[in-house]
Amino acid sequence: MLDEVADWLRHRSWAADDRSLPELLAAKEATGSTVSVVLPALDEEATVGGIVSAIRRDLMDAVPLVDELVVVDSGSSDRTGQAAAAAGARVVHRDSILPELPALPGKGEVLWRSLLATSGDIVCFIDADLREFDSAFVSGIVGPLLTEPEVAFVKAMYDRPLETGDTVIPAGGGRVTELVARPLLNLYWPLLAGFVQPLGGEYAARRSLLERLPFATGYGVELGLLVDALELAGLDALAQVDVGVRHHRHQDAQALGRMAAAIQLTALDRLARSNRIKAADDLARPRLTQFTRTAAGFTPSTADIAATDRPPVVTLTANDV
Ligand SMILES: O=c1ccn([C@@H]2O[C@H](COP(=O)(O)OP(=O)(O)O[C@H]3O[C@H](CO)[C@@H](O)[C@H](O)[C@H]3O)[C@@H](O)[C@H]2O)c(=O)[nH]1
Ligand SMILES: O=C(O)[C@H](O)COP(=O)(O)O
Repeated sequence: MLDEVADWLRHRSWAADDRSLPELLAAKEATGSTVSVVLPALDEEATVGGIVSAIRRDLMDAVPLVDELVVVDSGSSDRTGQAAAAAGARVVHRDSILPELPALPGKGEVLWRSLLATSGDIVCFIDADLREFDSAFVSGIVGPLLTEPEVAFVKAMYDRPLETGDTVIPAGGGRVTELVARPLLNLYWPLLAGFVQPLGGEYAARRSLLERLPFATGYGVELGLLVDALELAGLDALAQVDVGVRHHRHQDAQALGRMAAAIQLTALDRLARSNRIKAADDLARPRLTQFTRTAAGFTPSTADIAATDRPPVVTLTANDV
């Protein structure tokens, strides 16, 4: 791990309960900030209502932390819109935002459009497929944006069990994160190696930053936003907050393959644009930092990654053997 990353982990990683709700409300009032929460949703009738109800109950009705709660329907064919509205969200269909520009499929498209349908100074994205949802996901990641003026982009971090039927593998979730996104980030954007959940769909940012970033239309959106925010705002403007455990609907391996391909395309696009694709030999000491939950929080461990080639055997000379 780079020294800058170790330093960043000390100064820009927090837990949700590091800031109390009264502290957040006082900071919100002092700064005059407004907060929008956006849930992108494609066929999430089973879960969207529970998430909306929890946010409305805990952060809108009980205290005025959230000013606006919007579900952006990504073209659902189930009753997502009705469930979200019944639970108290404003529901906006993606096609009704900027109607003159036909919508592209994908999650990033609805996040991008959501900026045109909301007005908060702080925008907080929450996936609509979460189960056992706790509103501390929202207050936790909005917190640093209210209390730390230098912070502009905050990701949630959490344990990710892999749950299928009655089988639970405690740290088995986040398969695309561990197999694709984390290696790519470590190799090409080592300053981002401290993010425990770089692909997580729960993050909050200042509108002033989000409106200056491109949004990949599909599942590349999280990786793209992270690397572009690093470039535009610098590492010290990025942060992460531990919000506990995240339970969600898991996709099958083929769907995750398509997601992984989209994420790799977004990464390659950023690398090609900045002329930064490198041969393995030209990478400065390739390393991979991974995280394990311990009593002290998420503990990093770093391994060297070897990618040295031996030459084809036919090229060996008598002197070599
Ligand atoms: O075309 C789409 C696809 C998804 N979604 C919504 O986006 C959220 C996350 O989608 P999901 O399919 O559950 O993603 P995951 O398999 O959980 O993928 C993880 O990794 C993705 C790539 O970084 C992120 O976009 C996700 O937020 C993150 O949870 C859910 O509310 C979906 O309903 C849309 O609104 N439109
Ligand atoms: O974020 C990820 O890595 C993908 O969404 C896959 O998550 P899962 O392995 O928890 O389903």
